[in-house]
Amino acid sequence: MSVKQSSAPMLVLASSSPRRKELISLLGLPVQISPSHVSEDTPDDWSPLQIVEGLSLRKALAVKEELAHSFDPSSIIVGSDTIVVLNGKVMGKPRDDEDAEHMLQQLAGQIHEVYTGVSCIRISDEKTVTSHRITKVKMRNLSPEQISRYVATGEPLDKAGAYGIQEIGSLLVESIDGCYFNVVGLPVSLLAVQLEQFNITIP
Ligand SMILES: Cc1cn([C@H]2C[C@H](O)[C@@H](COP(=O)(O)OP(=O)(O)OP(=O)(O)O)O2)c(=O)[nH]c1=O
Repeated sequence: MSVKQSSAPMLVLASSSPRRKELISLLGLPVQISPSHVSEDTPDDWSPLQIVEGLSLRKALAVKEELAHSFDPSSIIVGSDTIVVLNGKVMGKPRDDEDAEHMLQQLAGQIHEVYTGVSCIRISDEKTVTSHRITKVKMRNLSPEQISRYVATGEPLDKAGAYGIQEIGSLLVESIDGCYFNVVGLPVSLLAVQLEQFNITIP
């Protein structure tokens, strides 16, 4: 893939998510991974939009503050955060299997929204761009036994809303309206639009 820049800047992905690592590679830019270790606690009165934008920024800022000196100043740090929202109720990653079952019982047969926030910070001048995307997901009706069997796969524990659309969780999803990659945790076309603000055009 060609990128309209003489030397492509490095992207620093502030994430421990293997899905985000795989998705960011689609941009064809050099990438380094540098997980952030921030609290994901947010004030009770934050909206879903404030949560995902605020946490994506918190993740990117934490890496900038800790490690900016280790990267070329032209590098851009990318942070991201994903939540599931059912009728205004926010679901992050489940605490344990019981919590996962509870989340899936609520989501089964319903339409929910997946919000992902993405923040980019350029190290040299701290130019920052933050935005988010929303995808609607309709989940199938599921029996308690189906939910228990899915939770027993271990797949839900590191995923918002206790399912992974890109894995066995694909079998739980009836339809989606919006960006698939947003559900998986990194809306790559939104990131490409954000990078245009740093004069990086892809493709
Ligand atoms: C709904 C859904 C979420 N997810 C994942 C995306 C995110 O990785 C995760 C939500 O947790 P996040 O806190 O957004 O991310 P993370 O803890 O995995 O990684 P990091 O903070 O280090 O970047 O849920 C899926 O993989 N598939 C899905 O279908």
